[in-house]
Amino acid sequence: MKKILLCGYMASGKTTIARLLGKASGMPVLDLDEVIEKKTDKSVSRIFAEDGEITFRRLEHDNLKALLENENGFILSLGGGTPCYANNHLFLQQDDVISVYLKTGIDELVKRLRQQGKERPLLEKLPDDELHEYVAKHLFDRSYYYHQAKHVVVTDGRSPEDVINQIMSLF
Ligand SMILES: Nc1ncnc2c1ncn2[C@@H]1O[C@H](COP(=O)(O)OP(=O)(O)OP(=O)(O)O)[C@@H](O)[C@H]1O
Ligand SMILES: O=C(O)C1=C[C@@H](O)[C@@H](O)[C@H](O)C1
Ligand SMILES: [Mg+2]
Repeated sequence: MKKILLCGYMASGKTTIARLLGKASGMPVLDLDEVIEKKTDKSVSRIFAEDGEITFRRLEHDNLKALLENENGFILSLGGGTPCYANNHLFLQQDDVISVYLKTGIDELVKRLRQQGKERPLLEKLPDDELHEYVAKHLFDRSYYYHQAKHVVVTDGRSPEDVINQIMSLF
């Protein structure tokens, strides 16, 4: 059974697309941030604040590894940084994995991040006028890891339905 991993920057659409793919395919949907929150009974923001980012990155790696070893047939939205730490990008290349990078441009990401205003530990202390520059640099740093996914699907200027139809054609 397939293991579908969705990666991409914060607000690229991982959670939205995973849920829609789950509805369309009937496969179970998991979100790595939520898996970690349930396991630790803490929000991601609290883990960052109380235990530090390194503890979060270790939890991220261990939980992803365990899911890939023990579960079968799922759609998993990764955290925004997951492929960029602890050699997690190698999981994207595993034989039993269909990995997709939801590629979204800087302007569109900044627009969605401003609209959503969700709790995001990496962005919370950032003044709004520095957001564009931060995302541009961060995406540049992370791009290598996101591109280790087997498939790249652009989301800019497209509806979520359009994006899921393209992903469904991959499996
Ligand atoms: N083509 C598209 N594909 C996916 N999302 C889209 C698209 N167009 C617009 N959106 C919007 O972009 C937002 C993406 O947010 P979502 O929470 O799914 O991203 P995420 O990658 O899971 O971010 P996070 O870092 O918070 O986990 C949603 O509000 C969604 O409606
Ligand atoms: O981009 C990131 O590094 C993060 C994205 C979120 O999904 C969370 O995993 C956490 O806030 C870190
Ligand atoms: Mg998400």
